[in-house]
Amino acid sequence: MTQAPARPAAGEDDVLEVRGLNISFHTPAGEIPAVRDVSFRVRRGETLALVGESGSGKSVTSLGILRLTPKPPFCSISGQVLLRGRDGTMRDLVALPEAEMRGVRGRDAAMIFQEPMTSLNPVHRVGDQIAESIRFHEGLSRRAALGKAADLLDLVGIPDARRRLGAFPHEMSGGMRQRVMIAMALACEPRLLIADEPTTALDVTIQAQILDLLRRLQERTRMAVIFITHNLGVVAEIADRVMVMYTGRVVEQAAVRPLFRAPLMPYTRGLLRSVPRLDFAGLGREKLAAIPGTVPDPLEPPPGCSFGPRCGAFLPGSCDTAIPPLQEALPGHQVRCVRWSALTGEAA
Ligand SMILES: Nc1ncnc2c1ncn2[C@@H]1O[C@H](COP(=O)(O)OP(=O)(O)OP(=O)(O)O)[C@@H](O)[C@H]1O
Repeated sequence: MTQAPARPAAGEDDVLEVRGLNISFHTPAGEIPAVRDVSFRVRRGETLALVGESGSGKSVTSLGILRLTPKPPFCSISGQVLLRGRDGTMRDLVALPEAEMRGVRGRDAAMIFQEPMTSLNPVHRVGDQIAESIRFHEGLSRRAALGKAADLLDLVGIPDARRRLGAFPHEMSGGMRQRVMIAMALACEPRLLIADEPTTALDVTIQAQILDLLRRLQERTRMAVIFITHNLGVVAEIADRVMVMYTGRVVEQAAVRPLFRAPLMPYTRGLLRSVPRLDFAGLGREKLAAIPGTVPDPLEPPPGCSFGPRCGAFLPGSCDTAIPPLQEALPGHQVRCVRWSALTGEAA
């Protein structure tokens, strides 16, 4: 067994490299370490899926990348978030002054959320909302920005785009609103798109259409995508690589095929078992719930492996002595489990 090797410097194709990211909330009850020593990279044109049960740190990781977590003293963030800028250099967003971050959000990296109604302003026409972002980042005239907004609505498959510029969000269906959000996110051609459960609130047919749209847009723009989802059916559809999180830590990371075919971490196996097989094809929407037990209280973590108390392969004296390191178990396949080789019959 080998420890994950020191990561080489970012390659030319890397759009994002996160190194040793830690994010903690400081609450009256104590410190909640929501993200712990998380490292990963996403390349141009690649989709990385973040999966894990509720509370595992997926959303906080993605909000932390764009520095959208609460400010100190309520929340602290450390580590490096290296994002490739327009000039091709990697900049550490953790160290960037807030004024410069405003120029990064929406231009170099954009985000879409589950419920577009919370991100769209209900009192402004959708055309103006898209145009505003374009004007802020690109300094175009209102007229030129509205023209570009219409092209974007057309690109995301909204019929009669020019007329729809004048619509208010409540005049559109959920699927159309999500298309507007995608248009807004793509307005400045970001290198990185973070999608946090973007299809969960939509019905199955619309989900499939939005996933298809994202895939086509990604092929065209070669943007890097981080896709957060509870739905492993969606992961199988769209991801190149998968990062599994539990209690704020990465517990397994691999290309999508090996992860689905031969998951090494008992937690990942539990997640995969909890999805009805039919769901893989049908892109069902239910949450992952079938692993027995509950996620531990972050203020009272168990000793050793945080999945230990729920793990069928738990071995006293092995699993409860120290937090297992993230190991490069197989080439490109990392796992945080001291028992992975015994469980799979692989030579360590
Ligand atoms: N504003 C906050 N204040 C305190 N704790 C927070 C805050 N936001 C998130 N947390 C905690 O951080 C941890 C990670 O939460 P996060 O929302 O990232 O999980 P998640 O994996 O995205 O879950 P879900 O799938 O339900 O969105 C959880 O323990 C959560 O309770």
